[in-house]
Amino acid sequence: MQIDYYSNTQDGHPHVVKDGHPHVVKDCRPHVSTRWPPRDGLQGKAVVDEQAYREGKLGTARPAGEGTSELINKEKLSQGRLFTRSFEDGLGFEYVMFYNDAEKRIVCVFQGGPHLQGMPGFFHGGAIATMIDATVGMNAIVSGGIVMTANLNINFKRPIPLCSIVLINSQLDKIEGRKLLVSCNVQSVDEKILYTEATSLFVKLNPEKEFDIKELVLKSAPPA
Ligand SMILES: CCCCCCCCCCCCCC(=O)SCCNC(=O)CCNC(=O)[C@H](O)C(C)(C)COP(=O)(O)OP(=O)(O)OC[C@H]1O[C@@H](n2cnc3c(N)ncnc32)[C@H](O)[C@@H]1OP(=O)(O)O
Repeated sequence: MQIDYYSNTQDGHPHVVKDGHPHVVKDCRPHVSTRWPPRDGLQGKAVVDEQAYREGKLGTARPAGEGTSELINKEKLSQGRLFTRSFEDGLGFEYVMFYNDAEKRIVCVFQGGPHLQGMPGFFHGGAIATMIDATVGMNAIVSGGIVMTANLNINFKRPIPLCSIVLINSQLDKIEGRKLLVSCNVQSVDEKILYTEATSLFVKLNPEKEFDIKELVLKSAPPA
């Protein structure tokens, strides 16, 4: 995709302009809200036990009612934010994604802010990995439903200058049962520089284990 230019609109989010028009295949950014989980849930499918989440029971090492951890966790969980949307405007992750349903691919236009610095003048590799995970993850979610990253392999080929705009081109390669294989590359806007390549495996959450996430959170919480 050839981008003419990129702009920040009044809502502070990036938009791509091509041929003088905002270029939108389908903006698949349902997570513009910084609240997590989103109020309306994930297209009607619950990822976590929302009631338990609201009651602050997720993340507690003990059943609610035992000790003070319940209150602390309630407060902390109410501050939950989507990582990539938790920076002040312009300082962290600024991006928009365009989803092509027929081709099962996503183009993400990403401009990281100065707070994503690693080596002076360049993006931190973890920030790049985060945006890659968010993009291939969204590709897997819109293609297959509720999934989690099982594996992510990244080849960092060139450092990415801080605050530059890059394209993340993601493609669903294969679905094998519950497994979705998604690959992507990160390129300069003129597509002349290949910065990064990645492959990933996403696994659809087993419907028989619908509270897997809750169990995982409970197990991984530090002792109260
Ligand atoms: C719409 C609003 C959206 C808002 C949200 C926006 C978010 C933006 C997007 C952000 C996105 C961010 C997303 C994030 O950051 S997600 C956060 C990072 N990921 C995790 O924390 C996941 C932790 N892992 C797990 O929970 C489990 O292991 C999962 C759920 C992944 C699988 O456990 P489960 O018990 O369900 O499955 P299974 O063990 O029966 O395995 C099933 C099959 O998979 C194969 N397998 C499994 N693991 C691996 C592996 N590592 N390499 C190769 N293969 C692997 C396995 O061999 C088997 O294959 P087969 O024998 O059937 O052939």
